[in-house]
Amino acid sequence: MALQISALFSYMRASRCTTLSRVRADFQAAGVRFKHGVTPGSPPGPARGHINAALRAEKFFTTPTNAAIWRSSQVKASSSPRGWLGKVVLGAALGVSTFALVQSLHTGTVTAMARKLNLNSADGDWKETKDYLLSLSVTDRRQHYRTSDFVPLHDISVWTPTAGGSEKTVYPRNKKLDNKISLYSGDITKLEIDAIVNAANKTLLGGGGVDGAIHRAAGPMLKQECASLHGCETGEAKITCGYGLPAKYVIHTVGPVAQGGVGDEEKKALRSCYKNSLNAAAKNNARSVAFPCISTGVYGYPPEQAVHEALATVREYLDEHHDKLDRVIFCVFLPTDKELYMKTLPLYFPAEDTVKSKL
Ligand SMILES: NC(=O)c1ccc[n+]([C@H]2O[C@H](COP(=O)([O-])OP(=O)(O)OC[C@H]3O[C@@H](n4cnc5c(N)ncnc54)[C@H](O)[C@@H]3O)[C@@H](O)[C@H]2O)c1
Repeated sequence: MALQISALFSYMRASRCTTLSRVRADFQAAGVRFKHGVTPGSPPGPARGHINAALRAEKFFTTPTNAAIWRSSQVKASSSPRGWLGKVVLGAALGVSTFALVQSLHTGTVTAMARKLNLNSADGDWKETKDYLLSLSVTDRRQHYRTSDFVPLHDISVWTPTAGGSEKTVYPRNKKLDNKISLYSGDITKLEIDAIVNAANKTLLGGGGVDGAIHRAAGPMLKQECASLHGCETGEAKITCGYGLPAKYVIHTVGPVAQGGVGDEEKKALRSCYKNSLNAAAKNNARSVAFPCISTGVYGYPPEQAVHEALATVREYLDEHHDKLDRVIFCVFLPTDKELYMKTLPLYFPAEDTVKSKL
């Protein structure tokens, strides 16, 4: 606002207008209508008013007479030694004024969008909502969560293996992976992290179990975006916005159905779920990702077999891409799964080499 007035005063100097009312008359003759702030005596109005004023002011400077005045002021200014400095000052004023305009334009848009956003309703444009939500910082996004009891990443403890495990480890220790693994017991829809993985079905249109919980917590716009993805094959992964969830993204993957037993095909498909989900996270710069126990519910994959496919795939991915992820969280919902992961994690993410006895 102040900068726009400084630009106006430079116009007045250039055109030797002595009063603001003359400037206003000139601007109005060129079709510029100042709704707020610039006309004498009127109080500064909302950002929108300044935006209209500034956008119309831009039109003003394109009319021939005013452009001629503007050019002549530039010529006079640049001919004298002091003129060069005046030009720089004027350019800076206009430059910063443009910045102020863009800033107020952005603030106006964001404020308007925040006011109209309703994540409890299927009405509204999911694409516009997604772009808006993904543009926000974590703090700004909190006003749109559909839950109040969320778990920030810094409250999710890092899993540190205790040295001295008796069993032979499946992988050697890799200290680059220290502080990258968490075991969290609870509801994945509460995690305030970059991405949560959904154990979905091929329609991607929701269902029960963790899939149902995620859709309920995200709100109806999640289903609208999912519908635009036209399904997902077993082992594949597709990413959407988290909408009303504390998680920024949801990565939907479809696990293998293993009611009839687990063969190489089911093992391969389950590993693909974890690997493709991690790839989708890395591609979208989602640096903290949580997995439920994919396929071990309705799809019937035995948890004591699934845990090995899950941990092996995540270990191998992190060995190769440890720079792409800060945290991988295994989110267990059943006490039996918590015990299983506590027992199995040290095999894939071993502690410091156990100190051999000196005796
Ligand atoms: N479980 C059900 O009653 C039910 C019914 C219809 C569809 N589904 C879903 O089941 C199919 C996929 O089977 P699945 O075995 O991969 O998934 P799942 O049946 O959801 O089970 C996967 C794992 O997620 C766990 N889980 C459930 N809720 C949560 C939660 N809020 N936070 C963290 N973990 C949780 C669950 O204990 C299990 O270990 C899909 O059709 C999907 O829609 C589930």
